[in-house]
Amino acid sequence: MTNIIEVDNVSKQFNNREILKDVSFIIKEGSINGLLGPNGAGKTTVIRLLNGVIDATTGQMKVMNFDPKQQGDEIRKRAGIVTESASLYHDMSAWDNLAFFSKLYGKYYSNRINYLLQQFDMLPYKDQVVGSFSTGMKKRISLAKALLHNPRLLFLDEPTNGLDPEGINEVIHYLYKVNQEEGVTILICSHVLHQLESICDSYLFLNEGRIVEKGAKQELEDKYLKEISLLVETGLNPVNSQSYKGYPYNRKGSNQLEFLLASKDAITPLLTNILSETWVHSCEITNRSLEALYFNIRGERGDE
Ligand SMILES: Nc1ncnc2c1ncn2[C@@H]1O[C@H](COP(=O)(O)OP(=O)(O)OP(=O)(O)O)[C@@H](O)[C@H]1O
Repeated sequence: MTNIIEVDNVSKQFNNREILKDVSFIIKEGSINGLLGPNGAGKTTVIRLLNGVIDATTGQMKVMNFDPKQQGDEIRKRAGIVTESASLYHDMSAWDNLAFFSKLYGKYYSNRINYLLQQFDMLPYKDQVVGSFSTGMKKRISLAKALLHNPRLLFLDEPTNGLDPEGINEVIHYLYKVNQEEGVTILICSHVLHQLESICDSYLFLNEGRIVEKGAKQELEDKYLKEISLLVETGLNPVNSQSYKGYPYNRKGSNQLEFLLASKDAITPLLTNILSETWVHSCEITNRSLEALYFNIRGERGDE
């Protein structure tokens, strides 16, 4: 896979305040990437730099082999962006909005509009005014708008803000579909980590303007998950209140025990032991989520 984005030692100052410091990362073509960090970390600033909307104070960037400083227009021709505000005309229909923006981009193809409306399950609503849509439906039209010109790269700034859990799942599903069917590389900024877990190939963690960690989930798990918390719903009632056959545990409820294990390899022998004595209805690793990893990363670096 080739690098579609290369960022090398980029810093950005606003009014002598350093907002981004020595930021370096690469993004592979065709991948889905999460740029994660708390409010004010600098995520939107990274996207604005990559699109050539603002210039880096120092450092080098290449986006689709173009330099955002000199060739922002070339990048914007080949990239789509979905920001928090939908930027749609509420008194115009879904179809008219998409037709208007595609003419504005100089790329009006009714087939493309039709295809995108179909992809996002919005074809039945094409003649309804956008103002009558739910937040989730507006988000789908914003996605279609960002993809009108067949971009190679899609930037999304907090795409799930304001959506209910069902709406969030929908957006995640449609983003995955776009990536799979059109091969679009995706960079998603978010401060809500668990929503991205099912689709991201790779993560960048930004905190106070610095990349504090990056990598694929497996790499991050290998690095940070030193202990497994296993929540077991079971009828087991160990005599010892702190450990069962050498496995330390905490009681979480009348039928719930949380075991602390050195690695996943300990799960099978533990469950075999329990099952030889009593029932087990469920078991779940509770500290392998992205959220848990994120707090491990922040905690380990003393950022909390
Ligand atoms: N044009 C600007 N002039 C001065 N300061 C700015 C400008 N743009 C951003 N900042 C500051 O840069 C910091 C990072 O902002 P940015 O919007 O990139 O963060 P973010 O991670 O996207 O946050 P959020 O999750 O709240 O959107 C903030 O402290 C913000 O006030």
